[in-house]
Amino acid sequence: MESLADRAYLVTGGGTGIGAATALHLAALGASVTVIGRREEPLKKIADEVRRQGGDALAHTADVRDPAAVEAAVDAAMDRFGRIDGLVNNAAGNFVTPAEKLSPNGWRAVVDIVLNGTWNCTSAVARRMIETNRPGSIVSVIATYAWTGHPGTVHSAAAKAGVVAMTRTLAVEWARYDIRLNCVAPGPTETEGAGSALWAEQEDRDRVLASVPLRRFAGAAEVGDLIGLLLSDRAAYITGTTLTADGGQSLGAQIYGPPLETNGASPSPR
Ligand SMILES: CCC/C=C/C(=O)SCCNC(=O)CCNC(=O)[C@H](O)C(C)(C)COP(=O)([O-])OP(=O)([O-])OC[C@H]1O[C@@H](n2cnc3c(N)ncnc32)[C@H](O)[C@@H]1OP(=O)([O-])[O-]
Ligand SMILES: NC(=O)C1=CN([C@@H]2O[C@H](COP(=O)(O)OP(=O)(O)OC[C@H]3O[C@@H](n4cnc5c(N)ncnc54)[C@H](OP(=O)(O)O)[C@@H]3O)[C@@H](O)[C@H]2O)C=CC1
Repeated sequence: MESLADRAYLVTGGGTGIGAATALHLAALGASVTVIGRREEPLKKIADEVRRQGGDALAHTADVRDPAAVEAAVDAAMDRFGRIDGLVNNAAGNFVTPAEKLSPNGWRAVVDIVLNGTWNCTSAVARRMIETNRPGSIVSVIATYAWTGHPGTVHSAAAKAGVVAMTRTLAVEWARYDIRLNCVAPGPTETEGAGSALWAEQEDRDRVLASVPLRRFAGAAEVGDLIGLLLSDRAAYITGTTLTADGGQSLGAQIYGPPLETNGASPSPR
């Protein structure tokens, strides 16, 4: 595992789920982290946990939809740590609804958080990297339905696809500044946010699990580990890509023939 000592990262939505696991992972590798979100309490909890483990963290409230609030958060991170080496665009909003019932405001809420929020944070952080003449790495968390689409989440799927296009565009445009941009596409990952938005009932969980060839949810920590890999110098030649970690879900389930026999192996939890 590569040390990230002396590095400083920002993680949006860093108070819960995948964002919190990522912040803790980066801190465990020696990095300083600024966690950003709307609610102060979960952010403080993660920052306190980082400090308890001997690291340094800043909790800063901001709604990623608000460019001025994002600027203030990035300034606070620069003031505190003197540098920014990377950003994790993890904040998201989601709910399942038939597209024909989605209100203009429901569409706007999700697209604003996922697409505009990612742009607000990406542009604010990249400008600091360019001004201070430092290389950087930006990782955005998307979902595989960015390319497959998914009924019931038209707002999120469209916004995540926009994030992929943004990532590919900027990977080429900002390569001259040595700023790398990549995406991670996790499959169903055990978090409170996704659990309540997408698989609240046992039958929903069962249906989700049946769609994953590896037959388990991802752990937030294993997704955080992959985000850490893309941020680190081990990925120094990787830019403009999406790393998919979905247990095979986006490849599709068996359709033809009777169900294949298993040998009774059960998934190992992460
Ligand atoms: C593989 C899976 C991939 C997983 C991906 C993930 O992202 S998991 C991560 C999951 N984590 C999270 O999602 C965590 C963060 N999530 C959130 O903050 C909220 O869920 C949010 C996205 C609605 C934004 O909140 P906000 O305070 O900015 O907005 P607000 O409350 O004011 O609502 C705005 C509009 O949306 C409407 N609306 C809302 N719900 C529903 C619904 N179920 N049905 C229909 N409509 C709904 C609401 O009625 C209103 O429209 P209206 O009535 O004015 O026309
Ligand atoms: N869990 C899963 O199965 C999958 C998740 N993903 C992606 O992973 C990422 C993390 O999801 P997950 O950890 O599951 O979900 P969570 O709901 O736990 O995380 C979402 C985080 O985003 C923050 N957030 C939401 N809206 C805003 C906003 N407007 N401004 C700032 N922060 C905001 C929330 O904090 P607060 O409410 O305090 O602002 C929360 O900490 C998301 O991008 C999601 O789309 C992708 C595929 C699968």
